[in-house]
Amino acid sequence: MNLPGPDDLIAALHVVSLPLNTRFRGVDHREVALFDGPSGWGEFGPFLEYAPEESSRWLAAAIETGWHGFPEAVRDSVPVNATVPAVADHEVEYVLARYDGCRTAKVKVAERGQSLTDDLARVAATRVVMGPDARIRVDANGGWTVDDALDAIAQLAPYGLEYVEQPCTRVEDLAALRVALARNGIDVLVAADESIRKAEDPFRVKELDAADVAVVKVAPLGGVRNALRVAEQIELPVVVSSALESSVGMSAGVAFAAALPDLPFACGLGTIELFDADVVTDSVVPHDGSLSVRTVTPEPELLDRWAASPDRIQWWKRRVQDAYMHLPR
Ligand SMILES: O=C(O)CCC(=O)C1=CC=C[C@@H](O)[C@@H]1C(=O)O
Ligand SMILES: [Mg+2]
Repeated sequence: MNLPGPDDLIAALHVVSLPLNTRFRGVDHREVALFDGPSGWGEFGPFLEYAPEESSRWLAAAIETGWHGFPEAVRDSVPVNATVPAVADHEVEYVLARYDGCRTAKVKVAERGQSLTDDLARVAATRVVMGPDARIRVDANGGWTVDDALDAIAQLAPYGLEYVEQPCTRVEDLAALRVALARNGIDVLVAADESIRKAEDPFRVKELDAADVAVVKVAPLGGVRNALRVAEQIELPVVVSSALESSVGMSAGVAFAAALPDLPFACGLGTIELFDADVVTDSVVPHDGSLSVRTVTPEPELLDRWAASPDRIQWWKRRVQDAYMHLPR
């Protein structure tokens, strides 16, 4: 790939701060940098606490879109799941109402400061709203010990779970949990997310037999082509998911899902529904449960309306330069 220099990136940079309608990952605004590259618009949006080395993979993904483009698609639309943040059970219906036609929901559980009772109520409400035929998956973001996870999954399983995502943080614990679930006759699949996207070696999950399903995200893995390589080599069924992008970054997730030979699960690419603003009017949001493959060009007036403050733009310019130093060459 022809790498742009850091000055090319800075010259092509626009930083936006997009308000969310529901708190997610502890934030109510999402700041991302967008690059207007020769092959299209790329998004660089590592979460604010990420250090330059980890951020460099997100930068590689943005450069791929802006300076190289996407690989060929094998389908022109992809099914999407609704995402239910750690809201109160009475808010679930309102959250789900945004997701047109989605028959799968992912529910956040094990939120810090909440209890298993909150999780059970949220999952129960999701089942009531979605009906008996819908698929429900939960995501604990590594919030449980093996014992907590075993207890929580035993109590959540009667609501019908497609899988439980990252129940524990360590890969070894995921492996131990799978053994414990089998011993206790609890037939729930385990999916790995952070153990893939934040790991030095994403393939340890496979080596330790620690998951049934691999969650694969484009930006943290350095772009669509790298994500395709991980998906191929990990030898597990793959779920494509977002990293809370604007419609620009979301189009890369859709391109990845569209290029995968097999797509057995709905994709976690519906998170623009958690935003109150975007950089295009025609956002990448599901219609009849699916997203269409497309390119996204931000509208200048929306880039202006949601532009970050001058000091935040400076901060992002420095961040781009710092991440650039760590790009794989
Ligand atoms: O998978 C989904 O339904 C939506 C994406 C999603 O849940 C996430 C996006 C970004 C950051 C993460 O905390 C979170 C996840 O853990 O999967
Ligand atoms: Mg997750």
